Amino acid sequence: SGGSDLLRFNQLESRTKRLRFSKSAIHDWGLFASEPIYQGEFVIEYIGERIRSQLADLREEQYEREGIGSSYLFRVDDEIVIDATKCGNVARFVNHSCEPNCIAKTIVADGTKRIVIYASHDIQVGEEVTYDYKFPPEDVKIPCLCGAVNCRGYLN
Ligand SMILES: Nc1ncnc2c1ncn2[C@@H]1O[C@H](CN(CC[C@H](N)C(=O)O)CC2CN(CCC(c3ccccc3)c3ccccc3)C2)[C@@H](O)[C@H]1O
Repeated sequence: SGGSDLLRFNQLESRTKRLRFSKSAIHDWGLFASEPIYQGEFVIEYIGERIRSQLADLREEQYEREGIGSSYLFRVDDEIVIDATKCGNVARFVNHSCEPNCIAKTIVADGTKRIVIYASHDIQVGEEVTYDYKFPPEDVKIPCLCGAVNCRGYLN
């Protein structure tokens, strides 16, 4: 019903007000906590255009050609990919860490699979929100700049 959706949206809005994007020591832009976030709490949903896997592959090539480099594509499962390049929220700015303070989970809500980022540790004000991208290994390696003690060295 309208009422509960509005309440949910406001809760979501107030939650996202406790996040801000800023320059990151890891890479370019990152997402930071502007209020304390506690272990287990919902942080943000990865919002964007839901597209099929085949279309995502085409867009990936297009973004590569346009020099956009790694894109804001987040694979949900074999069929669905979320593309936050043209429309999305600040979740697109979350960087990878080998010692992250969040985890990205796939949940089903309103009959659709969604990517939700939860805090796996307490997060202090000013701390960068990160999760493990869990990229599959590839031949062309991307050096990881997370700076964690146990950094794996590469994103993929
Ligand atoms: N631990 C790490 N170690 C090393 N590298 C890391 C780590 N974590 C994340 N990264 C890097 O961040 C990527 C993930 N990224 C997370 C956020 C990112 N920090 C950012 O600042 O956007 C989202 C993608 C970055 N891309 C930017 C496109 C942007 C653009 C294109 C050209 C020039 C400037 C900017 C663009 C802008 C408008 C429209 C379309 C594209 C999307 C990874 O694929 C990796 O390259």
